[in-house]
Amino acid sequence: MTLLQVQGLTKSFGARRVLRDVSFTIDEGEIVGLVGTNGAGKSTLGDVIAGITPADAGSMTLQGHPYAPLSAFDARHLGVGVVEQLVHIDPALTVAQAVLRGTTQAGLPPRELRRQAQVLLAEVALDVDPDTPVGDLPHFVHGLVETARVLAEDTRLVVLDEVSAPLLPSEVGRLHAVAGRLSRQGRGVLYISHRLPEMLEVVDRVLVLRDGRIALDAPADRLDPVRLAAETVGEPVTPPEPRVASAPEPAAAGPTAAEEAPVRLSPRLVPSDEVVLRVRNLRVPGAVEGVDLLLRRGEVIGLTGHRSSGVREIADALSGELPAVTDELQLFGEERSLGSSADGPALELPVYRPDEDAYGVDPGETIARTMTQEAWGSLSDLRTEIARLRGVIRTVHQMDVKTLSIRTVFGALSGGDQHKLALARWMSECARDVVVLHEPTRGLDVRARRQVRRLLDEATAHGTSVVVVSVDPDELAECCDRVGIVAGGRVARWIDTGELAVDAVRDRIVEAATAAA
Ligand SMILES: Nc1ncnc2c1ncn2[C@@H]1O[C@H](COP(=O)(O)OP(=O)(O)OP(=O)(O)O)[C@@H](O)[C@H]1O
Repeated sequence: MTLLQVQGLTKSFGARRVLRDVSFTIDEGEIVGLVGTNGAGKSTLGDVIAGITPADAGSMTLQGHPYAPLSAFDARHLGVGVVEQLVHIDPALTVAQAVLRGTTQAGLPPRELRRQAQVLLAEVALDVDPDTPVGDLPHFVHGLVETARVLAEDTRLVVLDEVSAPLLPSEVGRLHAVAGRLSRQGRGVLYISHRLPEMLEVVDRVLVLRDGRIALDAPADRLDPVRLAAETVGEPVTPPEPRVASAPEPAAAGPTAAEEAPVRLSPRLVPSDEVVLRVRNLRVPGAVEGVDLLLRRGEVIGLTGHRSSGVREIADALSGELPAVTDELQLFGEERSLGSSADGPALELPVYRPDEDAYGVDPGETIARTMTQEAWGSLSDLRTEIARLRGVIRTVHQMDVKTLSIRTVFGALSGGDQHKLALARWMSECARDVVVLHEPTRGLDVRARRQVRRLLDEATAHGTSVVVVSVDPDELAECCDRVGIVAGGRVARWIDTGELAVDAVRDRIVEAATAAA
């Protein structure tokens, strides 16, 4: 039986037409995937269904009754809940208060509140103390707390907007178990994701949103990730090439990534032999028990592992955010310290995180200003300004950002488009030695992932060496030359991405990570 019927939805933001005559249905007990490029309008569609954004035209029914929510609160009351992509929960709330906020149970005595929250947290397989302040939780957990909150209400339809993006494969498996349970209870799920192989494992049907319209509405068992990626971008997609370890150019300094000419990558060049970072016996009390790392010039190494494996702590020690000790630490052959010893200047590698405080940019500032922020004060003549703005337009174009103008405010871009530009800006600004990137392709569509790969290939061709920390096996397989599987505070195994196809590397990573856990 039809749960939700959507008919002729249309939505524009100013001159930008985002949804054009969108129609589809979701049946009771059905899990429907929604995919599309960054900026295609997936969140906008989810927000219209969840009462957050009003449509310009069109209508909906829920269980056969007219459904026109006036607000998110109204939608929840009528049985539709959403876990938003960029969820923000008041950090001062406890987890129990966060899970039951806005529900009829919110006013329960603390002990009962805790008990009920615990049941819901168990449903989403989240093992946290309900008394923990939300501010103490890692960001990836917020989506699961929100999912537990949606379950607290008698929700008929749940919109999950990229909840899986920051999760490990095993955690995604648990999220899928929740979706399966909702389906067996006769509830509907609209599942938005860019992680196509995993999404196809759980959904019954897939909707592709392209150019504001439903371009495909097909059963999941008739699709595979490559075909679905092609449907998403509207053109054939070849599987990603294994990364070519391109020999870096001798000169370290170069123009900014946004301004330089494209780098032609020769096939399978030998990586540079020059070791830029040498770490021996890295220890972080209670987390890392002896890790050796060797990073060559122009090389990209990946690190992955379960939450308690020590992988985050390795990265945080390298960036100077966590106190740590080593037996040997050299950057370009010079002794460095990790802050607590006097063996040389601190290492403090620059680090990029996709979820960090809205990328440290003012969301009300224009794209042009955001991308040229550092240079703004130093502009001295019109010619320089023109060159800079051309650079911004080129980056926006190359990164396929969906906007009509570089005068659009940054905060009005889709989540993925904000991430792409923030990463491009960060890569062009930071020193070109050794950098740490957390999940550089999180929340990006297939084309944007290639663009980030190109950004990495360009940077490494100019001599940058990169440590990628990630939960996503596809991202590691696409971006890295070698991947370290971390378990029990050590690197249990290195996987060379070498001559293998990307999906074979992905399978190896998943297999090794599962075995090591
Ligand atoms: N409040 C707003 N004001 C102006 N434009 C907006 C607003 N919200 C969304 N948009 C625009 O609508 C378009 C669709 O955005 P939306 O967030 O729905 O995309 P998406 O498919 O969810 O993308 P992503 O995969 O990157 O999350 C984008 O071009 C975005 O810039």
